[in-house]
Amino acid sequence: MAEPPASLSGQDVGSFAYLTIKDRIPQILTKAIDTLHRHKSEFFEKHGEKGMEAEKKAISLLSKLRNELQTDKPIIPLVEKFADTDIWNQYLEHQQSLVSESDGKPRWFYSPWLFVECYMYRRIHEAVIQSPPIDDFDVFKESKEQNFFESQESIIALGTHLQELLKTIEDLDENNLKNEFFKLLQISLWGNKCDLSLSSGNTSSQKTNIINSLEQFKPFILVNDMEHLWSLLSNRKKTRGKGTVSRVDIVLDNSGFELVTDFILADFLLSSKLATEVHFYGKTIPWFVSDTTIHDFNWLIEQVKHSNHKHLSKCGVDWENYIKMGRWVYHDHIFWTLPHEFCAMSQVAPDLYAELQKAHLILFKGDLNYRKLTGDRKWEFTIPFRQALNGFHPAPLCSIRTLKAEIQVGLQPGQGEQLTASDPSWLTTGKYGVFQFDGPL
Ligand SMILES: O=P(O)(O)OC[C@H]1O[C@](O)(CO)[C@@H](O)[C@@H]1O
Ligand SMILES: [Mn+2]
Repeated sequence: MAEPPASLSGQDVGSFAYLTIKDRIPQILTKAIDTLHRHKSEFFEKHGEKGMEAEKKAISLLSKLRNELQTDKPIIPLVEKFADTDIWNQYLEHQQSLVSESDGKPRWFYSPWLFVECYMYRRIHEAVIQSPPIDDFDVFKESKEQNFFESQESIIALGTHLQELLKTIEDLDENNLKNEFFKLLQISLWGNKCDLSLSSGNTSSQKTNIINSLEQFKPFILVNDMEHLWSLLSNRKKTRGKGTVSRVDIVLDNSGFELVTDFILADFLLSSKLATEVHFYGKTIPWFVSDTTIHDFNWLIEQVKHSNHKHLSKCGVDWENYIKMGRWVYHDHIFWTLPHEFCAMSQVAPDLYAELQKAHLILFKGDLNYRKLTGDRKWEFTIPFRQALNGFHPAPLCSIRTLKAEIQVGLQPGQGEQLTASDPSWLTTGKYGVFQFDGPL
């Protein structure tokens, strides 16, 4: 097979990758520094002088990182010993080996965008863990929580919709059930608009009732494989024997509003018996500002459970029960916060690959997962999704993603060119979305 194309990179002046490294990432670092500053008195109350010293140290490490980036310094190895440090440093050496002698070392604007962007978040984490006793501080926690609170109205509308639906779910005919499934899939798709990394950590919440807008948003779904998902799950429901498992895995993206939409979908999957188990995968460290950690996952369920709104609190009670009964399972793995493309997973994290192979369907939420599925490369728009996956097929899978990076595969001939002509920024604003499936039909 021909070599895959080159990686997206900040070398391409004016590209979205370039602008992200030049503008968006330094803004995110500045915000992280500001957040630490604002928590100074909290650190003092909790840890006394030691807390103040730690805050200073973390800030100076982050300022140094921002300077390295803005002056395009070489990318340096991680120093603090952590579960993934060796793998990261090996990957760095690998990147080093790809740079020819005359070009010197991997650098921010020169190396693959996926690598340097992941590295930046890993270095933020390093700055924090090098600063005990505040080494468990999540610099993005505040903005994730704010996103949840600012989306309250929309969240209540979703909780109410779900609870109303559950009342009659047993009586729905096939067609109605399918329609509801499609609605909740689209809600989960548009929920992905609300990440905080694209907006440089600024608020990006959902303020209107998304259910009423689904028809209006439909023309913006560029690849729509929802029918495949329905066939796969409904056929399995009809043919599976009593007591057999139907497992859907969701590789999560953002906390806050998007996570609520994923929970609503996951609840529907169980309640409709389209699945008997849902497994979730989150991040082990704070990542791309808004990504879900176990802390965010539990925090959100607690918040929903204690809501004053009766439909919403019922959702929270049910979700907690699913976890207790093992029908919802949360998994951690360091692979999700490594810089590797997913086609390397079977080599780098064979245990995770084996876990994913147990699923009957895997849903990959969000843009970063799409970049990792396709290797973040300069593919032509018409290249088949399967080819871009480059051998990554643990189980039937579907990317549910709004477009926030200059990469899209599997389009019809001329479709990409037409979009470029009518809406030049179509790849990066989150206005368009895909349900892109790979697997036997
Ligand atoms: O939360 P999502 O959908 O993965 O999006 C995060 C996105 O942030 C960006 O990195 C911008 O900084 C996107 O290009 C990236 O993929
Ligand atoms: Mn994200």
